Amino acid sequence: METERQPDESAKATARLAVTRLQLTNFRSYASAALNVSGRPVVLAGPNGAGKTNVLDALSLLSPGRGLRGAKLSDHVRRGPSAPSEALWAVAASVTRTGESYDIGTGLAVGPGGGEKRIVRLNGVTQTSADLGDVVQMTWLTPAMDRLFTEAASGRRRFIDRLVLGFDPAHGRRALRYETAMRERARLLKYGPRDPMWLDSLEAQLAESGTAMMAARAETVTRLNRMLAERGEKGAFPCAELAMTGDADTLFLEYGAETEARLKEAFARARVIDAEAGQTTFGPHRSDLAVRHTVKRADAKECSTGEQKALLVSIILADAWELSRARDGHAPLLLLDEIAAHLDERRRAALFDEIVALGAQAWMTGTDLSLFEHLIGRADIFAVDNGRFELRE
Ligand SMILES: Nc1ncnc2c1ncn2[C@@H]1O[C@H](COP(=O)(O)OP(=O)(O)OP(=O)(O)O)[C@@H](O)[C@H]1O
Repeated sequence: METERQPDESAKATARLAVTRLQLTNFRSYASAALNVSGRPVVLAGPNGAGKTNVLDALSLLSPGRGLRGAKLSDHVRRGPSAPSEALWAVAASVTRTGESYDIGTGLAVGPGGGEKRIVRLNGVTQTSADLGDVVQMTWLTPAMDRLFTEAASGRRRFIDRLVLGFDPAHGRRALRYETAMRERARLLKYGPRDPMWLDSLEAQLAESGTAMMAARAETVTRLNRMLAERGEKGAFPCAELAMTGDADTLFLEYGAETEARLKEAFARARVIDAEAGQTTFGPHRSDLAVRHTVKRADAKECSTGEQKALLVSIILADAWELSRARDGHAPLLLLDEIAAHLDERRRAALFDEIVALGAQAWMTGTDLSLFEHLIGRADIFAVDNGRFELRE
């Protein structure tokens, strides 16, 4: 199934960073589908189960990481009675960045040993998923994130790390190095040999990448706080203040450039405790993101559901403005699943106006077309049903 959309005549309405074509093969509910869009914001409206979130999920795989559902690679394979025998899926996209075109392809492949792995091709050349961060910056809001402020810190870390990636694509590679060293150290502490030199070298790697991770997070938090303060309470969305918290972050605040050496000492001191606990008890993998509603002087977790959603939108918009400023007017792609839920009409209109003003290609989903009336003439609006896209505007 294919839906055509001619490129928009007005360069102004087209985002500087945009997906113009998306093709799904054997991906979740889609056997095969293609969607061509103009580069303006995109609305996908349709009933529950129509396949809207699956499209956003596919788009999210055009950036580093496991996508907006955080799913395993094999979860994306289309299941059901007519599913093909080979358990593979593919997502292909054409992306434009200020007139330059990129072809991105990603999918699940079976390696020579039978193991599954994600393959990524950028303009036909095999790359790692971390490399995608150099081309496509994106952030997302999903209904699952409505509980971001009340649930475990891991969700908030993933959230801030995605924002960091926009400014600093190397953040993903650093986090991977950190996790690899952490796993290896935990294995040594559990099964041995507890070779001090081997542990020393792993802890040096942990301290180096861990310090760089904290520095990158701190830098992003500073940028976001500056932009949030600049935006103030002018718009329909509240001002927020962000801070990284945790033992390692306290060390970073106190010691700045000397953090790496301190962190290395802390890891060495924690060997016995970590061996007993069966986990690394100290480090930036345990940091948390604290968010305050500035005017209410309340922690985000004490705010109402609607206020929490509005705080998240504030942060996402501040991030998009700051990123656009830092990257020569390239606002990130915004994947906004069920965005209309919890936002009243005034806030919905304000959000849509701001997306258009940003020149961001936001992909928005909702169950009802009428929620997006304010975007008529300014977005590609599709009705989605049973995996079919029908262009309405
Ligand atoms: N791996 C898969 N194989 C086949 N179908 C899948 C797979 N994963 C999800 N689905 C199905 O895809 C359908 C569409 O899901 P999706 O989350 O995209 O719906 P949606 O349009 O966003 O709905 P809602 O408005 O309820 O959020 C669902 O019926 C879901 O069960």
